[in-house]
Amino acid sequence: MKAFSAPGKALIAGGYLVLDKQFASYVVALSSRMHAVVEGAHTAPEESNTVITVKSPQFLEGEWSFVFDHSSETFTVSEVLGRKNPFVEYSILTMLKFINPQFASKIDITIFSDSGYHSQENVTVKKSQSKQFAYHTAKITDVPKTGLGSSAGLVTVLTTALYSFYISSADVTEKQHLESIHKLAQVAHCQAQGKVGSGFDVAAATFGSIVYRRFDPSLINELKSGVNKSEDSQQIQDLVKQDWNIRNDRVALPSGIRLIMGDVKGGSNTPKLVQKVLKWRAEDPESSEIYSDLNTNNMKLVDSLSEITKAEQDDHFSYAESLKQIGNLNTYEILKSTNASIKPFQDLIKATLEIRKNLQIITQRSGAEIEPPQQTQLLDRCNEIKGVLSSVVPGAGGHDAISLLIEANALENLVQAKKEDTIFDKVEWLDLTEQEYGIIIENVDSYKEFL
Ligand SMILES: Nc1ncnc2c1ncn2[C@@H]1O[C@H](COP(=O)(O)OP(=O)(O)OP(=O)(O)O)[C@@H](O)[C@H]1O
Ligand SMILES: C[C@@](O)(CCOP(=O)(O)O)CC(=O)O
Repeated sequence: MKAFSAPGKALIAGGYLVLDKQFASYVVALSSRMHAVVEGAHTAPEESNTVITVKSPQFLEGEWSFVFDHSSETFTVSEVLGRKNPFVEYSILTMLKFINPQFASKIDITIFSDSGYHSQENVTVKKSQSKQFAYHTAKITDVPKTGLGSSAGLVTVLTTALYSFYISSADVTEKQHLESIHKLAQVAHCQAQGKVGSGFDVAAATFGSIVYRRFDPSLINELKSGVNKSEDSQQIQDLVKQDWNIRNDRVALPSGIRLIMGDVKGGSNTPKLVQKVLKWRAEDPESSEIYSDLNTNNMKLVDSLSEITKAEQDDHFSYAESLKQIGNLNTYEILKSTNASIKPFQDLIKATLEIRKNLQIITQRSGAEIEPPQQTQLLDRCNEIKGVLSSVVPGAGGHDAISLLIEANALENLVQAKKEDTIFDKVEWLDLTEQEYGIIIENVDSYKEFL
């Protein structure tokens, strides 16, 4: 038995631009993780079916069982309980094609999902010493999502579990294996979704917090069903060997800086927002200039974070002093300061404000509510709180969530602000922190009470 987990994400810079492979984005992996516990064995030589059962016990009817008949001429699986879960199905199918197993196996995988992914109404929480999971009374398709990328987390961790079963000697946290798992999970996720997105969510689930630049969509779009199994398998193996030329530079927030997510209990339809933005992008002659300015400031934000990290490495003492100062000032006051040591923090703030200005322009021109006026008001108000460095609408924006970078001790100021100002009535500060790593190997024992 082995166990793994993969994190959720927030795209704090690069929404929409990340769809285009000339632009990079900044993705933070979050502490809400998807977990998989896997156990399996090869079955008797006369057995011709591989049976892979995936249980997700926190949800009603959360069990899917797929049978792969080795004697069949194509890679097809049938679900025997009469249920659908395309993300589970394509994770299995992609791995079967990649491995082209010659022996039948029985594999049992149990999925556990941390509470950040789903709305926590009507749940019963079960706890062990080191883990806790929320049990819902509805099916996975009926529980409202929060936007952390549950399907990407699921596909990534399921792919990892299957990969480690079939290639049992692999240390899945090694670069070469992580890269293979990433490609297999991207293929499965795109095929299950029926579209090739930017893939930043699968990349963060695999690699953790990164500066990400996407792969060429044609890599996945050009996959075709071959005439036989060996052709299908060869195609996936070749694809995994190929260099996808993505950017996945590992990043971590500077010490003393925390990411805070605020759920605004709204909800937005990402595909509709994307549709409106792409239409505007194609029609407005000034859209290239706006994208270019947005990109310049996204990269300034990335640079300012590295500058802040460097400042800490250069001189711990004066860094601690700068942190203390910014913890006592709000965004606007930090901008006014003449103290040279806080310049990288000022650069971060300036870049964020420019990013927001461009997102507001796109909102007005495209009609896609990326940073609608209610969110502008809320973000501006956040910037008045001491210790807040930047506040943005992450990802596709809209009415899903806000994300803030703050001086780590300023969380209490946010909690206090929520008590004092009704603008924060709809905001819930979430208990999430940044995660440096994507896929990690977990201790199996910590799940035993839940199995
Ligand atoms: N814990 C889980 N167990 C089983 N299947 C899951 C689980 N979490 C997610 N899924 C699968 O992923 C689907 C949700 O994926 P969908 O693409 O609709 O949302 P998403 O983009 O991942 O959402 P969000 O980014 O808002 O978290 C579910 O319907 C289910 O098929
Ligand atoms: C708009 C887009 O760039 C970001 C969507 O982010 P999210 O699903 O809102 O976290 C789309 C994408 O990259 O898939």
